[in-house]
Amino acid sequence: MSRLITQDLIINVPDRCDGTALNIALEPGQIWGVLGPNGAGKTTLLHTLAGLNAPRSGHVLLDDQPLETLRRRKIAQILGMVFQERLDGFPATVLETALIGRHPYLSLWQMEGADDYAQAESALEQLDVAHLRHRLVSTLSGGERQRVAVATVLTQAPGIWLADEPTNHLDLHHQSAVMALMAQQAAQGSAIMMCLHDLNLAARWCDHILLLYPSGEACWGPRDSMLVPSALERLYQQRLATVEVNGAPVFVPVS
Ligand SMILES: Nc1ncnc2c1ncn2[C@@H]1O[C@H](COP(=O)(O)OP(=O)(O)OP(=O)(O)O)[C@@H](O)[C@H]1O
Repeated sequence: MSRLITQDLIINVPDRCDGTALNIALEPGQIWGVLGPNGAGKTTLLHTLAGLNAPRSGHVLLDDQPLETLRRRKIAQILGMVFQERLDGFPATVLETALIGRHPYLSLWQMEGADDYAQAESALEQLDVAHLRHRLVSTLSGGERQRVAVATVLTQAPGIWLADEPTNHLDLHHQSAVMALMAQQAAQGSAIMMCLHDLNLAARWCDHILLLYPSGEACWGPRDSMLVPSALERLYQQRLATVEVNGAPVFVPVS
C-alpha cells in the first residue's frame, strides 16, 4: 500500500499566479476526484504528482520519499498514470501494449514471462478488450483505446493510480465498468486520484474531491462537503439544478 503527499505544492501553470498551496494526503483506499473547468490545471497537477512536470514550489512525497530523489523505475513500480492523450509512437498490438505495464518489474533485456502474460491477459479481460489482443492499437476506436490504456495500468498493478479523465470516449456501460474497477482497486488498498468532467461520476464514485479554479485557488475535502451547488456553480460559471437519484445528488446544467 502506498500514499502520496503534497507539501505546500504549487503547480507550474504558465502565466498564472501561485494560488493555493496544495497540502493533500492521498491515502490507500481513497478515491479522489479532481474537478475544474478547462485549463484549470488538472492535467498539470497529475503530471506534477507523477514527476513528469516540475512543481513551481513545494514537494511531492511518495511513501514519504521526495519524488525527485526516486528513480523512474521505482516510481513506476508504485504509481501508474492513465494519460488523457496518447501518441502511438510505434505500431504495437493490444497485448504488447498491455505488457508495457510489466516493464517496471523487468530488467533491461528480460523478456516477459508466463506470469506477466497472465496479468496482461487478465487485465484485457477485465476491460473487455481481450478479443482485440492481436489488433494494432492504431486501428482501435477511441473507447477501445481508452480501455486498453486502463488495462495497461491495471497490468502495472500500481499502489497509486493517477487517471486523467479515465472515462474519456467511453459509452455509459464502460464508464460504469471503469469506475467500478477503480472502486475495486481502492477496496484492495490502492489510492486513486482522477480528473473528471462528469460531476455525477464524481458524486457517485469519489470519496474526496479537489476543486481547482482557473485562478489557481483550490479547496479539497470529503465529497459531501465539496459537492455544494453554490461552489460548483462558481467553479464552472454555470447554473446547476440538483436532483437526487438513489440517495446521491445528480447535477444538471440549467440556463
Ligand atoms: N507548455 C505550455 N505552455 C503554455 N501553457 C501551457 C503549457 N501547458 C499547459 N499550459 C496551460 O496551462 C493551463 C492548464 O492546462 P491543463 O492541461 O493542466 O488544464 P486542464 O485543467 O487539464 O484542462 P482540460 O480540462 O481542458 O483538460 C492551460 O491554460 C494550458 O493552456
